Amino acid sequence: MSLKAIRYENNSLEILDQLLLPAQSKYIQVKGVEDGWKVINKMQVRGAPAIAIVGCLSLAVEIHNKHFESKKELRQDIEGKLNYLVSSRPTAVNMKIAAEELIALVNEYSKNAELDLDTMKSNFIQSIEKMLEKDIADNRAIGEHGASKILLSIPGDSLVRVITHCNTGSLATAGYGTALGVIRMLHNMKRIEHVYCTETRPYNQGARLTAYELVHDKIPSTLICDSMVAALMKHRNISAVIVGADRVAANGDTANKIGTYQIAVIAKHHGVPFYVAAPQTSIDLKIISGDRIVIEERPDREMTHIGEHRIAAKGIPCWNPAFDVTPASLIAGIITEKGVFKPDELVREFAS
Ligand SMILES: CSC[C@@H](O)[C@@H](O)C(=O)COP(=O)(O)O
Repeated sequence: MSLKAIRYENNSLEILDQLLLPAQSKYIQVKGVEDGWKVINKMQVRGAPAIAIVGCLSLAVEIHNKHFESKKELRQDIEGKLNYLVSSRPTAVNMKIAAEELIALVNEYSKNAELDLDTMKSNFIQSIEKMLEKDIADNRAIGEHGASKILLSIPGDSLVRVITHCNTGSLATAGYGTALGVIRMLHNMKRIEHVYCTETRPYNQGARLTAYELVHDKIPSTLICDSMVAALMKHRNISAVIVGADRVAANGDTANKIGTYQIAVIAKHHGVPFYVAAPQTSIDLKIISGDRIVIEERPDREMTHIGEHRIAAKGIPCWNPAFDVTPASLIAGIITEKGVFKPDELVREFAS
């Protein structure tokens, strides 16, 4: 089974179909923006950083194979396609931030009289390709900062026990992972005693994907149901909770996988520090608080069925928000590639 969510080589893009994991490892070819939009919307690829990278690479593949008459036509095509990709899933901000940056870049290129059409196209494609390498480097930096921060509050060289939720690993990013990157780093430093990963209903990213990554890396770990977090914190001495983020508002309120908020409330009750690990590309300073974050609601079927098998009574209506917002007051620190910050330090640190 592969841990590589995104394969990109010679202008060809394939993604690992995460709907089939862990039973099957099957790659699907993404031939352009329409395919990119569909694989993101259907959650065949998921996780905020991976969504942005696959969306942008689907555009790179499409424009590589397409003929444009003028720089203006290329610029207009790119802008329209990027805006379309942003609509594929609303909560994670990474695709929106990438689209804004790339639109600014292509506007700059189109005004630059020294750049001809072909150079503009190849420079643009190269800037998308760099996202893959940058994401892995950022994740490693997140891992280092997060591990150091968590170890600061651990006496001597004792080991840590952490809880994580959803999947934030190699499958949700270009590689290594954010919250799971911190866990990987702690494991490399031989400082992990145990990781508890939640099942993450209704879509089971924890049971299917995080559990797979933990077993693959031989990290001592146990799967728990989402409803077991309070009991676990009462009975085991948990050192920290580490989760990822889909969007962090300017005040530090954080949207992440549904169930994150209740874990933060439980952590507060038990005095366990609750950390969010996220790259700068998940921080949305344009949104002042979490109340403004649009929460995606997904089809009832994700709750009523597992695969083809119905597990809920026929006829019962469902409410299926894919994310919730954890208030900044419950967050001990936001672990980024630039360091670990308190929620109220984000604007000072990241406003350009
Ligand atoms: C590094 S991934 C961070 C988040 O995107 C992750 O925690 C999460 O909530 C993923 O949700 P998903 O619905 O699977 O895309």
